[in-house]
Amino acid sequence: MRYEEIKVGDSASFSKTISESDIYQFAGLTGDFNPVHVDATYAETTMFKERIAHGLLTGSFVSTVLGMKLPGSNSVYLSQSFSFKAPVKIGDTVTAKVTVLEKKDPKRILKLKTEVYNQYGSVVIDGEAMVMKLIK
Ligand SMILES: C[C@@H](O)CC(=O)SCCNC(=O)CCNC(=O)[C@H](O)C(C)(C)COP(=O)(O)OP(=O)(O)OC[C@H]1O[C@@H](n2cnc3c(N)ncnc32)[C@H](O)[C@@H]1OP(=O)(O)O
Repeated sequence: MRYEEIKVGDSASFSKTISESDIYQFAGLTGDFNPVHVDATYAETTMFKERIAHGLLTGSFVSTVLGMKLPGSNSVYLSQSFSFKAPVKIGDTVTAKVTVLEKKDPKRILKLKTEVYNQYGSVVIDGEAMVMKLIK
């Protein structure tokens, strides 16, 4: 999508069902083996009662939308805020949604609302991103 074609209010999304394998692969990739993610016996003793996904695993689907859909290829992250509102558990289906809040010409910078919902429509992450489109 060309920068000029993008309008305030445009949105795009990406959905993914979180598997046990996704959580273990993310732990292996990042080295974050926090027991709340990978130790079912420990996780039962927490307020969540079962293992939960890493916050940044769930948040990574915002990057998927930004890089693949809106603003799409040739975009680079400038900043991202995340507020983790509710846990994501194995088998949950999350949807990352990105909405254009503001365009800052002429540097082709976009301010975007970034939210992730679960299958019940509850927000699990909210935040904002600033992204620059490298090519017109
Ligand atoms: C580092 C990694 O290995 C770990 C992870 O990735 S964990 C995965 C990502 N995180 C989560 O999945 C947690 C999601 N959030 C929740 O489940 C809930 O927010 C909560 C259970 C942690 C808290 O919910 P609740 O008990 O309802 O919270 P309260 O509204 O009563 O607030 C308690 C105090 O915490 C403050 N707070 C709550 N949420 C946030 C937030 N997102 N950011 C900043 N602060 C938050 C809240 O203000 C309360 O503080 P206060 O001083 O008592 O007012």
